[in-house]
Amino acid sequence: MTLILDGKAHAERMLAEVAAGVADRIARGHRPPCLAVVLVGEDPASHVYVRGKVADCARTGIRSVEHRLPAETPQADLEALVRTLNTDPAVDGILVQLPLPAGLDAKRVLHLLDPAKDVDGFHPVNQGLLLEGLPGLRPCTPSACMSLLKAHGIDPKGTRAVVLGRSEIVGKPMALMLLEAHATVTIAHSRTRDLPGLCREADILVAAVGRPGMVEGSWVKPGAVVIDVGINRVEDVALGERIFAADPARLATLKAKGGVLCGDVRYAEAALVAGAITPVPGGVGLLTRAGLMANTLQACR
Ligand SMILES: Nc1nc(=O)c2c([nH]1)NC[C@@H]1CN(c3ccc(C(=O)N[C@@H](CCC(=O)O)C(=O)O)cc3)C=[N+]21
Ligand SMILES: [Mg+2]
Repeated sequence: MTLILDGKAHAERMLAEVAAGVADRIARGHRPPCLAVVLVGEDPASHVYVRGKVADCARTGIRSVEHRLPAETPQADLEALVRTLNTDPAVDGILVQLPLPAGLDAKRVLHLLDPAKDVDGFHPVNQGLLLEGLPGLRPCTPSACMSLLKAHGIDPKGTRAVVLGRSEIVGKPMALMLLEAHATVTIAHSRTRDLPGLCREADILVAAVGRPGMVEGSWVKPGAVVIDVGINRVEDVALGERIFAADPARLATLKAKGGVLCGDVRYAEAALVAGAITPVPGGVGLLTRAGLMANTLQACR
């Protein structure tokens, strides 16, 4: 029996907790927390994600203010907006939606953020606090994954954990959090030799590479906990035929609709072997949004 780690259900619990925290502040005479969302350009996926985040704000009683800028916005203008938001006492959290359009330097923008308003947890000060094991604003996706494990009574202590992917946003902070929870952690990436063999040693396998269906069922150790952070839209039918061989429903959706979402893990294959697994959609993505709401409340406090 494979346990499905239901991201939607856990996100609902996290959002309810944030909503209670917000209501409590308001009852004590404070204003609601306020999240500023900066969205540059017309990337359709970014618009979908931002819409979701704004909806979560509304649900939890957090005020959201959207700042939409054209794709041709000069770096200096974007930086000026961030400086204004940094000093605006009505703004508690600032989220600059990534990726930024070509020509804009995301690192320079993120380094400019006031670390106390950096609800993504991407600023070097917050990354450094995490490295030292100190409290701070922590990246939403890995902290939500840790919260999901905890909610299901899965304790990383003493386990072998493998994190696939070494991004600043997911892979590296995820590895640090698992280490903090006393797992023995390996970070694997595109240059890792014998990736399947390494993954087969993992009691906890986190996939965060952004390559649809890369992790095959045969890479999963029987009984392992599989956390799939990837959200990929597959439109190529030839690719779909390969990675959805064990997932006829998803392949049918791809053919009928011209595209389908899937994670970095071949869910249908991996679910037969794993002890617990997160689905995509309905897994980590929703938790990331809930984590952002929790961070905004924390930044406000
Ligand atoms: N500054 C910044 N912070 C981010 O946290 C950030 C970002 N930039 N850029 C893009 C990625 C991606 N991301 C997701 C958020 C929600 C879902 C989500 O809600 N997924 C749902 C629905 C998926 C869908 O329908 O597209 C699900 O998995 O069930 C997915 C992905 C946040 N990101
Ligand atoms: Mg990588």
